Amino acid sequence: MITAEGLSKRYGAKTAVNDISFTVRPGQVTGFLGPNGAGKSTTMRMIVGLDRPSAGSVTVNGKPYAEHKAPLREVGALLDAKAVHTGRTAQNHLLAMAATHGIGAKRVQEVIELTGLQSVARKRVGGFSLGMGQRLGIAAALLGDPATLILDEPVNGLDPEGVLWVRQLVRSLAAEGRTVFLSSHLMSEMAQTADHIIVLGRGQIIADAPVGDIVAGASLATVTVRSPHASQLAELLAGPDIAVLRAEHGVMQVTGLAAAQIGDLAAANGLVLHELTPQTASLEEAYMALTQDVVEYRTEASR
Ligand SMILES: Nc1ncnc2c1ncn2[C@@H]1O[C@H](COP(=O)(O)OP(=O)(O)OP(=O)(O)O)[C@@H](O)[C@H]1O
Repeated sequence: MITAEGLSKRYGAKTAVNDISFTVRPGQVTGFLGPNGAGKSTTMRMIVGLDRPSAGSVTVNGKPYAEHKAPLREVGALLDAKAVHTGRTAQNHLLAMAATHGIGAKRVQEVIELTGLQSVARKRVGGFSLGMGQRLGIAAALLGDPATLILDEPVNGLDPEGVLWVRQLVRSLAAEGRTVFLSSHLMSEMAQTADHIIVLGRGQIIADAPVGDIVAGASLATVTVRSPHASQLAELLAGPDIAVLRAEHGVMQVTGLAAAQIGDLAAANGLVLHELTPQTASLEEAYMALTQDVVEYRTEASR
């Protein structure tokens, strides 16, 4: 369990994280989303004591990270996959980390196998691809068999097989009752991986809810209606707060009424419907709607 209360981080005049409070619960995967520069990495760094909060606090299982006697056994973190001594082999890197916590060589072998690094374990990390580096970072995070995992962009640089592997791994870790906190830019991936999502924008929390609620909440609530009596139906549907957009012949996009209400009205007036489809937003669309006002760096084309 990760608990942040009134957590803030300022760098000079820049407020990277602005008074956020949230809880990451065990037994589920919590996704951490937000545009570039939103403050995700800064928040994760504060959780593991790499950055000191300017205000507020964050604890892991009730204590600040630094106060845990054997932090690797409590929290496994993948924060910067490139932050590895490049002259060492993968195996020696893991052995060195393990030694700091009295973790044996057997566990090192286990995490090498778990992350599919067997064939490269004796190679120098400097020559690793981005994907192999990510696997090594995940192996390091798992070393202490921790109850809490914090992974910053773990699928970055992985091929489709690697992405699927991370998804299955984090889901199984959560199913074992662990707390899994995962940041990603890939909304479609998050939709398939996370149970709960926290969205950050300009250092503040703009959503903190189950995936389904986020999608439902940001849904356009539009219903596609196809009818040979479109004109008559459009007149019947008209009202305050109801928008009827006529598309191609006989097709309308209706906002402000549920599909059932439209169906009932059509039936009561003897009007035939050929289609009645509620349109729900994808997580990608929900995310874009949520963050459209808080994007820090926007390309000219998307302005
Ligand atoms: N050491 C630092 N000194 C000054 N500003 C910083 C520092 N670290 C982060 N920032 C700023 O704080 C803000 C939040 O950065 P952070 O890296 O936490 O965002 P992020 O959500 O992880 O972004 P990304 O998805 O691009 O990694 C940014 O505006 C960034 O420029």
